[in-house]
Amino acid sequence: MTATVIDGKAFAATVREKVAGHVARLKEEHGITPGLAVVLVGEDPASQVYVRSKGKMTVEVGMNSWEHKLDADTPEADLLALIDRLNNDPAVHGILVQLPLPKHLDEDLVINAIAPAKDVDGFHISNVGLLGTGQKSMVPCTPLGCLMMLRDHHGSLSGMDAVVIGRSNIVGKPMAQLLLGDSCTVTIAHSRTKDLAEVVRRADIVVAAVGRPEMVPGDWIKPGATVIDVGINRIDAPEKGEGKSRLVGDVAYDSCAAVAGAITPVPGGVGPMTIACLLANTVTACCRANGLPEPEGLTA
Ligand SMILES: Nc1nc(=O)c2c([nH]1)NC[C@@H]1CN(c3ccc(C(=O)N[C@@H](CCC(=O)O)C(=O)O)cc3)C=[N+]21
Repeated sequence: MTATVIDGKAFAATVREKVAGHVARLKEEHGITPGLAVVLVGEDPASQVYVRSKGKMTVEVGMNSWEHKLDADTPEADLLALIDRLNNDPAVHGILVQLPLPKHLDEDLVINAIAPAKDVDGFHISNVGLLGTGQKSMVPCTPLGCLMMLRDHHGSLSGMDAVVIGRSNIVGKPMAQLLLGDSCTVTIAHSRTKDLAEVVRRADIVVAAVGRPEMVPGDWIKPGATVIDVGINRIDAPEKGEGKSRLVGDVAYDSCAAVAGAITPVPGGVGPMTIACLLANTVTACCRANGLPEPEGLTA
């Protein structure tokens, strides 16, 4: 069997089109322009690339975009003061503080200083608790993007066996909650899981989110299973020339694609959906802030 490739790049473009439609309607009918503020502390080159790309796409769908760039040695109090200002600015509907933060800053403290209703990453403890109890929340972008692709491919996920590899607060745990919400039987596997291969072999849905290049080989995959690869790992690619690198996922793509029913590529899979869902969450936050109905097709 050769897997269907789930084209996250194309799917993300359709999500952004939907977002742009909602933004246009908010402007025309209500005179409201959704706005996203992104805060970047320090000069991590990869983070700078993501932040630029987020800003560009935010503007493309017609929303307001603000980038706040702070020095790497910014005191915590200054960052908290900025967040407080953004929390109280009615033009700002979404706030994203780019992670990871420099070591001297307490990530939990900073994230929990964001007003939950503006927490478009869905990392605030209130949103985590709301998601875990099945209440309306802001849902983390990467798991939301994965869920959208899975629902699109399968229709209903009810009763499917799902294995999430990775237990991070950003991907693994919220992904498990969303799959449970869609009535999957969910296993969360991680570095201490005994006989990971056997656990993964039971799965109809495998979500790999560990950050280890190509760690899931094809012979772990049940024939016909759907494989969602969240990993984005840059590895050396001497075959492309000296000093060159390339992106690979957490699954060994070729061997997994040979047995899976469907698979997301890296790049062009989960990554673009993450940014599209950030824009979707910003529209959702804007609608909620204004007492307007939720945008259809953009929420969990
Ligand atoms: N508060 C916070 N929220 C985040 O959502 C967040 C963050 N911090 N810190 C960094 C990570 C990383 N991240 C990515 C988003 C899109 C791509 C993406 O679109 N990747 C392209 C390829 C990009 C390339 O070519 O380098 C793809 O997979 O096709 C990647 C990575 C969001 N993050």
